[in-house]
Amino acid sequence: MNERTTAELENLRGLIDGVDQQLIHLLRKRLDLVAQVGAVKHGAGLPIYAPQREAAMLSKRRDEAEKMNVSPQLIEDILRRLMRESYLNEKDIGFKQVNPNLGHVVIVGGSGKLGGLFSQMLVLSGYQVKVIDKDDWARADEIFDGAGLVIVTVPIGITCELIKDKLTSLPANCILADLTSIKGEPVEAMLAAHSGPVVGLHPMFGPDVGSLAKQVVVVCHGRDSDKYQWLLEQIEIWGARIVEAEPEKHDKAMQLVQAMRHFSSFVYGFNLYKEEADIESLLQFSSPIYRLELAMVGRLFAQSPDLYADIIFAQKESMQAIGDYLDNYSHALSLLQAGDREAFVAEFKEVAQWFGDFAPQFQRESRAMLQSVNDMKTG
Ligand SMILES: C=C(O[C@@H]1C=C(C(=O)O)C=C[C@H]1O)C(=O)O
Repeated sequence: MNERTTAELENLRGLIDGVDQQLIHLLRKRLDLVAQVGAVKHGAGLPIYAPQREAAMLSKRRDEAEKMNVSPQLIEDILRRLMRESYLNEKDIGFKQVNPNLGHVVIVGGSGKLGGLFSQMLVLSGYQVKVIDKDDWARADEIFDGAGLVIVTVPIGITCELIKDKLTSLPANCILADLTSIKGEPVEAMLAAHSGPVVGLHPMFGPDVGSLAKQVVVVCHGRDSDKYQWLLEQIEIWGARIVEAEPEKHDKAMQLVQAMRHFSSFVYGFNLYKEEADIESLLQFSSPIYRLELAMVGRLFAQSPDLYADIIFAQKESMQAIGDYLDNYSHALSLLQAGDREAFVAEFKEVAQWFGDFAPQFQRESRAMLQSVNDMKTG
């Protein structure tokens, strides 16, 4: 680079730094305004997440951006990221308490991560929360006395037994709920153990979400839904969407959404290990989609094996789904072994047709994800 180029670059880079610094000031200003909106909403008992406002705002900003020759997608990406930051803000203010007259809440297994998250959300909403864990059962009578809501969140393998053995003499009007990732048997066990209101919940997210905004909680109704309607409203105030489901339908979906998904991730990792793959060099050669795939597989092994074993072993029926996968894998492999490219292409088309409009939709969604994976690269 000659001197002139260096000087020109330096000058321009100085101006860019200035613009970026202004951006920080603007961000600070936006965060302060969002905090004020948060306080107004908290006072009025409204959830922070306002999808209609977001849609209207995004649409206007996209139009304005386009007029100024700024990519609409760029402003949308930035605003969506900023809005994610806004949801976190709510954790500092707390949430409206929908049912101030409830007695205290007991979380059975509250020192678990998901139990901890629910405990935190309930406390932020003004409820008194007590936790009961393995070593506290000697004090159970005292802990449950006067409880308005009991939430069971212990490993799946011991959930039903615990409900049957330990939760048969709760206060009559107390709501009994669970957060287990299967719903059929736990809801049945709760209905058998307790004659008051019963509801099965399945939060479709892990404990590491920063906020519940836009997350899904599946609800399987048990008994006396009018008595726990407030709890569903409370969860919606936290920003989550309630999706009602029959326990059987939910459990069937989980065979694919959870058992199969995690099992195939496990095998993928197991296979890398057996092949003695060199992750470092794979990463060097990785395309964005491969990096994303490795991230999704690798994150499994940063977590508790028991958690995944629980999910995978939860339903006998998952074995069938996983076995079918193996059959389909073998079939596809046989096409490859036979060198039958034509049959492979024909089946590819058949599957593509079956995916229908979802295929292009998933392509669009993954494009954004792949771009952010690429943004994360530093070297
Ligand atoms: C700040 C608000 O709350 C949330 C955050 C928004 C934002 O960061 O712009 C927009 C809508 C809401 O989801 C609001 O309602 O205006």
